[in-house]
Amino acid sequence: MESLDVFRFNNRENLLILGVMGGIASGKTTVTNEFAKYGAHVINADLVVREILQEKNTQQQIGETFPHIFPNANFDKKLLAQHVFSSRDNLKKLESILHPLVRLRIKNMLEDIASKGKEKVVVETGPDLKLEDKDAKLAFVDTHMKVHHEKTVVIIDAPLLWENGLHQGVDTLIFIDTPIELRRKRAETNRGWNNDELDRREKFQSDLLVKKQNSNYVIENENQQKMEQQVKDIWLQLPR
Ligand SMILES: CC(C)(COP(=O)(O)OP(=O)(O)OC[C@H]1O[C@@H](n2cnc3c(N)ncnc32)[C@H](O)[C@@H]1O)[C@@H](O)C(=O)NCCC(=O)NCCS
Ligand SMILES: Nc1ncnc2c1ncn2[C@@H]1O[C@H](COP(=O)(O)OP(=O)(O)OP(=O)(O)O)[C@@H](O)[C@H]1O
Repeated sequence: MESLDVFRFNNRENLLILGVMGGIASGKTTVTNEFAKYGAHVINADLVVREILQEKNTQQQIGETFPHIFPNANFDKKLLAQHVFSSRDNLKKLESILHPLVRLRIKNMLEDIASKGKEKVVVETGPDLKLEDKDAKLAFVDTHMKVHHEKTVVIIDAPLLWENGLHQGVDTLIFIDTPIELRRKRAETNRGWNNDELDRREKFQSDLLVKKQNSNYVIENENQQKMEQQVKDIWLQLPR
């Protein structure tokens, strides 16, 4: 399946699709979850990969592709990560197994959301609504119907959105800008990655500056409160 086929499905016009880009541990998932509080549907490619990797068929295929890594056919994600992030050839082999499956799942998820029709999402414009509480949100929305989107908003959080050409099929691109030192620190503290793991993996990703320059919006994510404000501003500006 070609990249753009992911976006060829019935009722595509029902959706406004946002794509998130940014370096490793820049906060793509954190920002995406912030959009979800306003009603966006989330598609997280890392989660899709995690699900696919749990399937016996996939593990078997990976085992057969890398017999030297899994001589006893015991699938081990950590071991796999070590081998693919130290050899471009190995990474390409793994991607050729996983990416077609990931594309198909993303397409199915989008199609499924689009099939439910246009979902009018109403956004509050007041300053202090606690959006975590769904009932409070709905009650607020009922009385403050100020801004709404005519389409269902979907946000795709895929670290390789650009590399896989998926950026061409989304409607709006958002880049998460976070200084490298902070990203390294967050990856070390919150994921237990050692200090060169982020750089080791990021070598296999495209230039961040190119991604940033090709985005419609840039969110700076050094500070939670400022990030939340930027998400809100963007949400209110999205095409309706
Ligand atoms: C190698 C694997 C098993 C490592 O698993 P692990 O749980 O340690 O990492 P996780 O999947 O949560 O990814 C964490 C981050 O690593 C980076 N990363 C993952 N895969 C890749 C890749 N192919 N190229 C560059 N960076 C990658 C991304 O920034 C990602 O957000 C896994 O990442 C994988 O199967 N990758 C290949 C599939 C893929 O390309 N996934 C990216 C999204 S489609
Ligand atoms: N504004 C913030 N303030 C404090 N911590 C944050 C903030 N944004 C993200 N983080 C933390 O930084 C880490 C990386 O964030 P997140 O997982 O959202 O990044 P990502 O870009 O999705 O990562 P990946 O590239 O691996 O997919 C997480 O542990 C998250 O909790």
